Amino acid sequence: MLEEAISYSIDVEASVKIVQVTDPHLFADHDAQLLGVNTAQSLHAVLNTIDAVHYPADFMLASGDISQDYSAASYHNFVKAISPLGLPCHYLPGNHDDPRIMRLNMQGPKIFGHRRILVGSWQVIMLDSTVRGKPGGYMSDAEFELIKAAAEDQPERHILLAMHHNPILVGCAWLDQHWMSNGSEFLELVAKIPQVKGLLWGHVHQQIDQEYLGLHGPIKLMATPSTCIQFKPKSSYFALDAVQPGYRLLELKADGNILTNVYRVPGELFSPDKSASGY
Ligand SMILES: Nc1ncnc2c1ncn2[C@@H]1O[C@@H]2COP(=O)(O)O[C@H]2[C@H]1O
Ligand SMILES: [Fe+2]
Repeated sequence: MLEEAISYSIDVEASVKIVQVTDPHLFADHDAQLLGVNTAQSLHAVLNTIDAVHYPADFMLASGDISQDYSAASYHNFVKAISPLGLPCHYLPGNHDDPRIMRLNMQGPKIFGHRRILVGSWQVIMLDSTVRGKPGGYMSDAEFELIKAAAEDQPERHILLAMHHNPILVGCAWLDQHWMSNGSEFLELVAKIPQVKGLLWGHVHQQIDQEYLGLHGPIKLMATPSTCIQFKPKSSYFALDAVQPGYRLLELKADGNILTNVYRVPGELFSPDKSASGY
């Protein structure tokens, strides 16, 4: 059965504007830190930066690891933190989220857990790449069936696939053991669906912008920095990066093109514990 979609009434000729935040790793306790970074404060700094640029976003995407402590209050803290932006927020689960606790507590008039978003000439599909109790991901057949059915249901719309885990290896050996373990097959399969124009994820706490040459043309592959700690790119062992927390803006054009950029909090306010060896 195809999941019910949420629809935005935006002209099909207009571009769709999205702000993505990911991996806030919030706690119930506002003073708690993850490896030397107060995650509530770093999320706040990211949201202030977003607010200051006045990007006319249609909605926000939150791509998982909202919580670090599985508490109901961590989700309430997220909902409260984003509410001043006034944007609808669509979320999906990461490996640090308990899907049930998340669903029960990500509540508010503008908070949505729909799997499909129909907007302009696009369809955004919110996927679940998590595996219960495991940091790594896997894309189940059911998720792939959802994509196929959604493409058949709305053949005229371009598709953006949003998920938590990375379907490609990023070159950090310690982190790549927790990738989407069937990522190569998944990418090959979705590349056969002509509507698919982009894949967007979190999890790797670093920026990636690449293209995959699918059967029907290039597909954008996008990973976005966390709103808290950053992992050092291309490091084989666990290492944090001193670059600041960030977010991504996307503009989905009516013709299927995607314009996008990653932005970071200005200054050097957040300095993680560089000697940390994991969490
Ligand atoms: N030193 C480490 N080696 C391997 N995995 C780790 C280490 N430290 C943390 N992790 C896990 O790797 C995950 C990668 O990003 P997450 O935010 O999902 O949360 C992290 C932890 O679950
Ligand atoms: Fe994370």
